[in-house]
Amino acid sequence: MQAVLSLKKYLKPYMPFAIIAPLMMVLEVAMDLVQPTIMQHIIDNGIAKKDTPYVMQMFGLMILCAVIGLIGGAGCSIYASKTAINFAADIRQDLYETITYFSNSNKDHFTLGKLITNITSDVEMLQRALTMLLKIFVRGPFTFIGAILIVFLTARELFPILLVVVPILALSIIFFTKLSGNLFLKVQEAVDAVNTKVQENLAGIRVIKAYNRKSHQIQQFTTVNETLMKRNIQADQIIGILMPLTAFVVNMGIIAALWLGAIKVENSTIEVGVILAFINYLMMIMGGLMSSSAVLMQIARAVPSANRIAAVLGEQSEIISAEHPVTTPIKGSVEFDRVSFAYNKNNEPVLKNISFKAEPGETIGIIGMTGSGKSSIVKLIPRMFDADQGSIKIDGRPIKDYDLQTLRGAIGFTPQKATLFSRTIEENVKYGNEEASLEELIEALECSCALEFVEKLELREQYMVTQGATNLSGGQKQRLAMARAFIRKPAILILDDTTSAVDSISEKRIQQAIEENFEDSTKFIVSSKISSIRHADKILVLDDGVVVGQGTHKELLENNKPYQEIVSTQLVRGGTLNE
Ligand SMILES: Nc1ncnc2c1ncn2[C@@H]1O[C@H](COP(=O)(O)OP(=O)(O)OP(=O)(O)O)[C@@H](O)[C@H]1O
Repeated sequence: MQAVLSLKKYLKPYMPFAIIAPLMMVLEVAMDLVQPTIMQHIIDNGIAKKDTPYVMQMFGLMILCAVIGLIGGAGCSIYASKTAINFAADIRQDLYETITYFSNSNKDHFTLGKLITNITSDVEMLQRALTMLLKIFVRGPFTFIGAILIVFLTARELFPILLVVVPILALSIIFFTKLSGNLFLKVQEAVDAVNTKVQENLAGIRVIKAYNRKSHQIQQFTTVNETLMKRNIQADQIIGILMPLTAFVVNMGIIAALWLGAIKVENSTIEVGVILAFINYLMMIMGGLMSSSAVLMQIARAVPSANRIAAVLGEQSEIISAEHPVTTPIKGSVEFDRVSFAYNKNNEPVLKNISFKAEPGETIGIIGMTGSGKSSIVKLIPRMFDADQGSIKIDGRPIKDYDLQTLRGAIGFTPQKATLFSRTIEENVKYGNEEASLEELIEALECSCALEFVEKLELREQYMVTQGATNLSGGQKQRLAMARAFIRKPAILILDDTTSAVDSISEKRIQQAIEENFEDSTKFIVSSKISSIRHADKILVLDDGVVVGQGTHKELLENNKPYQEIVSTQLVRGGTLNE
């Protein structure tokens, strides 16, 4: 419940609408409630006494009430929708922004599928619940109480029937609402499972085809789909039983009213119009109870969604900017002093006691076996994660003294997996620097050896990259991702295994271009290939999160066993060491 309450701040700007909507609904319900009484008067005082002017007068009143009711109902719908749609849009926006500012460790707390469901169906669920709450929640209880009150005041002879019918109706509705609430929760979980499966299968469609696992995946999907179907049927059946059951109870009430009414009419203690009005009010009472239960059911379904939304919105970013940040521009010296880091604080650190220093303009090569911690080291520089122990300094100042935007603005980071957006090549590269000119764009493309293939495309820089960049090769993607970092002309350039899919001739040209164009930048080159880092001013050799060697290629070749081993395996494989 705490979670639901934490979302009420999103309702605040729309509070006037949220108040007007139920008020308009009160108007509609009030008009609905007077209709059977008017009808009763028409029958008993107009038709029975053949008083045509009175009947006409009452008809006029009925039409007036109907029009006022119509205005109330329409107004309620408009304001309720306005409130709920704006409320949902604000939450969606906030969720998106929160997720965008998530640190990597924040992201690790949620799966991608869950975050997408959060922004789409969870918000939709809240919107629907709020609309119903504003539209029907007032209607249900107000109709219910109003109708009982009117029967008590105007048809007391028939009131005992309500004393039997209403508790039976209320109890059966409460019972079924509770039951279906639990079932709908299970339906929601099954929908989540279907969504996750679809996402997983679509993302991995190529692997599925390559490994001929289509029937296996279809089988898995069938299982989750069948679970969803079964749960939906169960939930629907409950609703299906509730409807005829309540109708049966109401019908029994009507029969009782007619029977009791007939006796009373014979004794002249009641008039026919009163019986008809009573039947109408009985139907209203049933409608009021049913609509209240529908709202309660919708709210019960929206609570888990609200909890999930509140969990994402309440996720505290662990990586925040300094309150009084350093304002001097970053030159690029980077120093690690006994740095240790673990992704999961309960597990062993993936980086242990790392120390090194990089001066502005230097190139640092990082090499080691798969999983030795190479990427983890460079991820600490733009503060994608914060170190647990030790210190990282930039230009002699602790990294946490910088404003995050300043820090990251000074870094050109190309991650291991080249991520491109479904935009033009120009937009993708300029993502690194929106202010860059066309010359700078060409320069960056040339530097990453991307220009040679971009020039061959019909639309050149305006070529549209498809979703997931499926219309580009692995090497082309890596080149564009590097161009994005180059166009920044950053003080610190980080290339995390960015040439794994680039041919060796192009790689050499890229290395040369980096040396020429980024002379003053501090460069971090992560690779498992000796050829990519051998010219570095300093090479860090990593093994299981520990720096086991540090020096130039020549020095390490002379005195570092792990490095010698890497070199020898790559020589054996016919590597490109002796160019
Ligand atoms: N987001 C993460 N959450 C938990 N553990 C992680 C995460 N990223 C990496 N690791 C773990 O940290 C260790 C070091 O990973 P890292 O990516 O730094 O290695 P690497 O040397 O760059 O490997 P590779 O050459 O395969 O890219 C590995 O054991 C890996 O499983």
